[in-house]
Amino acid sequence: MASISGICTSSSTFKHQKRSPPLLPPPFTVRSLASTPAPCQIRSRTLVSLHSVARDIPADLSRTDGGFPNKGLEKDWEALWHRYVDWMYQHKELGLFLDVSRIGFTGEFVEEMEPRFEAAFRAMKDLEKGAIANPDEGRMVGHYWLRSPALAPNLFLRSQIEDTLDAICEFADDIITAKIKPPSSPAGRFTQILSVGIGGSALGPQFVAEALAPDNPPLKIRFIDNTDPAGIDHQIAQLGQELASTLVIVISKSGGTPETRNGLLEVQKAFREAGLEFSKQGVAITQQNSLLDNTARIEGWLARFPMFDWVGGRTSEMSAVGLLPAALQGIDIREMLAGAALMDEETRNTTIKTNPAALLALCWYWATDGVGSKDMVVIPYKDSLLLFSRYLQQLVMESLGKEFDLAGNRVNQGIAVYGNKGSTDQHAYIQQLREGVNNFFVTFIEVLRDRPPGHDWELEPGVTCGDYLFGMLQGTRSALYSNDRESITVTVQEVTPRSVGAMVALYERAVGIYASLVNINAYHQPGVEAGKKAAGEVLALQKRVLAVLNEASCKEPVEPLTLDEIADRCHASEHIEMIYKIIAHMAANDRALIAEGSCGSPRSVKVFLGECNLDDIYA
Ligand SMILES: O=P(O)(O)OC[C@H]1O[C@](O)(CO)[C@@H](O)[C@@H]1O
Repeated sequence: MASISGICTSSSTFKHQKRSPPLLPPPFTVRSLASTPAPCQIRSRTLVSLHSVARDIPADLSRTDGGFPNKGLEKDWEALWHRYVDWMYQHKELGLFLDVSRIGFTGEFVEEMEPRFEAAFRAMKDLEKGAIANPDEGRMVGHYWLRSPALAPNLFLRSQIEDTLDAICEFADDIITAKIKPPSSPAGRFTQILSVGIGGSALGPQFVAEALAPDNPPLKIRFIDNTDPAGIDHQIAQLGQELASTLVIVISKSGGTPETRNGLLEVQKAFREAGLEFSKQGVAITQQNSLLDNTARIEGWLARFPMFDWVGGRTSEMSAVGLLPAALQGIDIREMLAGAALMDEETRNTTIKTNPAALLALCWYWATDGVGSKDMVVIPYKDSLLLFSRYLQQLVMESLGKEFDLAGNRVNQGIAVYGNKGSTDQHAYIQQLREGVNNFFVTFIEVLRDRPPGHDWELEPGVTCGDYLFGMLQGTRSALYSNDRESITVTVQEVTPRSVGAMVALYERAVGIYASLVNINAYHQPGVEAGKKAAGEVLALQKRVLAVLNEASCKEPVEPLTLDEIADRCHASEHIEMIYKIIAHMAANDRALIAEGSCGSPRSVKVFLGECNLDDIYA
């Protein structure tokens, strides 16, 4: 078999060599690590030396009819089989497997990464002991304590966690058994949940609802996770008369996120219009003494649950944020916690090969050169796991997407995440993955159990519907590999509260470890503030525009203003484009604003208000 070897002196040469279509099933490559993550590493490419392991190769793997193994090259498929067996990770109790054989890291690479992993394991240990792992915000990072309260650094925190869990279970039971009822529901019990929250205050609950809610849950859940008025109206309209039996859970760690506040105000208006008392149906999950907490307390809402300072939004699925909605849908939250705790236990281990989170971090580092040079495409082959990729998108990208490292160097780190589900995506973008730009690695999520026992049937001799799904996954994995596209496969027996809890914990830890490998703070999100601040400035400018227009419109006769005049009177000439957009948006929404001229030629536009308010001028 031919081997390709040689030293590349620049990353571009390397990329060219590495990504050109191989004549053979692609050999694994050796990379030399620079001391810091850098795109211009010097790397050599040689065949990996594989450990010799089991010899009993199943008959089906020795076939040469397409996919991998292929091209009749026994040595390659044999080597790959050894690699598969050698690197396979299995958690027996959780029924979870991790296959990293289709990521091409080498023994040498793993060895070179060892010191970084040692540092990462130390950092994780310190974090779990209560170190200030989020230095910018001076916060502890304690989501691991949520499923193992005994590990919390003090008794106060431990009892906070345990008491909250008990309170969640008790409240959920009381709601489900109608011990707590809505005041004026014909059903005599709560039947619906309307969850209002965004980002980490929505994505976990959405993922878990889709993954685990039974077909007929005690309460059905829907979400308002945006400040889109039409989206909000749609959710409320869908509830219709059932608004009277809807439990509204408002979730916001900070208690001041504008989208969530708007959602709350919109829902409260719908309650008023329906003659319903919101406070009897409202629940808040937020930090103590936040704006939301104070509102809920003063207005006497039905219940309040704490969100802890030391739990970040994107790692809050095992806090009240995720647990309360899950429990209300009849999902066994203690099982979710047990799954996460088992995974935590396993991922505390400091041997890369037997620590699945470390293995993931290793693969991410290899695949992305430790600088995010490739995207992570997450494809669960199971409809109920559809939202896993969306959930991971925030967990990974908000955690790893950072401008500076912990030493203050500009690094612009991150790994882009996207994906929906298989085999659906095969009929969408997998064409590009197989043959187009090689700028990604795939994570397949495989679920062994197709459907509950006793329901399966063969839709053609010897083949079930689930066999097709299995075949599609395996086929895509092979087809990608044979064209030099790397992939990881995470396999679980079934989608259960336990396996979902374990997967959440697995990725939380992998993100934490990877962040240490590349030396960034995974637990803050300073970049989000820029967009929030800019949005606030747009709304402030809108108020100034309205004040200027009001003044001109109160004149006799009314004085229509050009955009230049408005910008000038707002002392915001540099924001004239934004002023134009503000006016176009208000005009499209019947806001008592009259714009003459054509919106297509902004210079011709003259604007005044249909009504003027003298009080505003003299206020
Ligand atoms: O729970 P909160 O405070 O409303 O925040 C919602 C989301 O907004 C962010 O802070 C980003 O703006 C996320 O980190 C968080 O999950």
